[in-house]
Amino acid sequence: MASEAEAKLDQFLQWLQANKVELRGCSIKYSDPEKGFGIYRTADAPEDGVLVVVPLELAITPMRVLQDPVIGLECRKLFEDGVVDDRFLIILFLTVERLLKNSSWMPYLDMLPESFGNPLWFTDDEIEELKGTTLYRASELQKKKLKDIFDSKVKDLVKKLLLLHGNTDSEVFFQDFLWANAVFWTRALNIPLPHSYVFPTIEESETCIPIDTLSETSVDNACGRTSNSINNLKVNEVDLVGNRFDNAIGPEQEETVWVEGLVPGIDFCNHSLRPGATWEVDRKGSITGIPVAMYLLSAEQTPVPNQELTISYGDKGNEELLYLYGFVMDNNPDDYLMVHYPVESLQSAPCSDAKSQLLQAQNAEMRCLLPRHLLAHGFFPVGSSPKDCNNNVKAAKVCNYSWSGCRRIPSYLSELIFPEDFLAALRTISMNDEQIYQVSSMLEELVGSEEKQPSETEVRTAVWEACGDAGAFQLLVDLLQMKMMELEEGSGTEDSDSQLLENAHIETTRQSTRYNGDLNGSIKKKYITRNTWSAIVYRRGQKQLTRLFLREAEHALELSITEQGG
Ligand SMILES: C[S@@+](CC[C@H](N)C(=O)[O-])C[C@H]1O[C@@H](n2cnc3c(N)ncnc32)[C@H](O)[C@@H]1O
Repeated sequence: MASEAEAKLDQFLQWLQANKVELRGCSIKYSDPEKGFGIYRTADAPEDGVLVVVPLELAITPMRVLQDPVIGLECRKLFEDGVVDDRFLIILFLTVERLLKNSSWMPYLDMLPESFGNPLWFTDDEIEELKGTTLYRASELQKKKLKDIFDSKVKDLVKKLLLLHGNTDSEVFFQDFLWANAVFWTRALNIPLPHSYVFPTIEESETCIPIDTLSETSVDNACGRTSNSINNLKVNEVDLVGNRFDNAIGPEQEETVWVEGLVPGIDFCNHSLRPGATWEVDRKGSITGIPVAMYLLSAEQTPVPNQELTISYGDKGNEELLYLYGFVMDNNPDDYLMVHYPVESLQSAPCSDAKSQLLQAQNAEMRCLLPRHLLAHGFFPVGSSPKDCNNNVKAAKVCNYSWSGCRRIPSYLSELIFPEDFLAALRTISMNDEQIYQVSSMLEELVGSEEKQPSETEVRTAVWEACGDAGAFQLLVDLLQMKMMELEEGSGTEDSDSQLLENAHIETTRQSTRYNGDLNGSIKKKYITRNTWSAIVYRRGQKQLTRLFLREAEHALELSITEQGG
């Protein structure tokens, strides 16, 4: 690590200490050019396994921004007028603090990456590597959306907030906003906080969080000065981001409010599939000695000194990892494929109104996620599945076939791995006029003159009895073939991707792709950027999953045609 980076790390460690963060038996170190910094165990790790403790008053949360002594009041107005939401508050705060020359957060901000590996940061050449994938279009749209928000709103807001700091000469660029946006999405945790901490009563607010006298390098702590105003904070009292950095906490007496925020120190933990640590919140200080603190807890049975301490960011496929965090895992067991039937095609199809009603009555899904682990249960089992959720899907399916009993239960049911909610949609979409008529007759017969509506299961069963599975499987095969065509049109075959990865050498610096040939001109290694490598790993995974799920769908189609008699 260069001496400038070492000096920044040193400053940061001092800043953490000044802000009462305790590194107990671990340290923050540079890992490698891919991962950046990480947290490593030292030889003196304590026996209770508590390795990092961060008082949550240091966290950058929406409450913290609203309490900021300089920009808090203005931010509260924006928040109450609906101009910004809670995530936006944090992103604005980061943008502003980074542009200030004398921010008390600088030792922390200086440690954060300057560029990121998510597609919003790809060069034009690197973006082309994603052609044909879901991420290609999603990234394009996202970048455009962020640029529009920046031009129409953020630029002026940041200038206004900088003015409150007395800063009149800083230019604000789109890149500053993009940076803050990436910092938020790569580092924010969903923090479970006690209700009274987020919504303090006036009396509580004066005592709940002590206002520490921090040293020069520490951040301002404004809690208490403006505390009654955060009763207006409209944070969602639910898990805001689903299972990002998921961690269970034990049942507590006081209600929990989940708030997204950055926790300096803990946010240097990298992700792995076999994490050696988890994070939790100690409300009362009974575990760490520090009330309302987040701590990192070792999960290793036999800890090894100098080992990196990793956590799990959740069971995420490469699509999500690349989009949110800017990295991928080769052979990611949590990879998935997204398949959807385009709504526009339904709208232009015959009997679209009747079909739309039937779709609604069945709660059918027009899209589905096909996780890799489903393949372990199919006609051509691949890999193994630690998640035995497929049995539940099958149990639900069997019940569906018990209404009128005109159609035989298919023999392939136990190997069918596609989600029933999606198949219900495809069956409905594939029906012809006559089959729709049959369905409505069956349902009329069922409900008779009663006023009651047929249940979801009854409608699904009627649809299945009218048309069977073949039409749905044919649609599924078509969708998967189309997906494969788009992927291959964008970047060639799965085999060519494997070849590229085999011959690839990752540039550690940002340089354009180049070849390293021997004297005869034959290529030994192709130098590619890390972003290009990530894009190829991701798209190859998508091609592989498409191929494997297509094989399953084609086989199901064949069997259904045989059993339905054509
Ligand atoms: C919460 S931060 C972790 C600290 C980060 N390494 C740093 O230097 O600031 C998350 C970021 O770390 C990197 N990262 C985490 N786990 C990784 C992994 N397994 N492989 C590659 N990069 C990883 C990614 O850039 C991700 O966006």
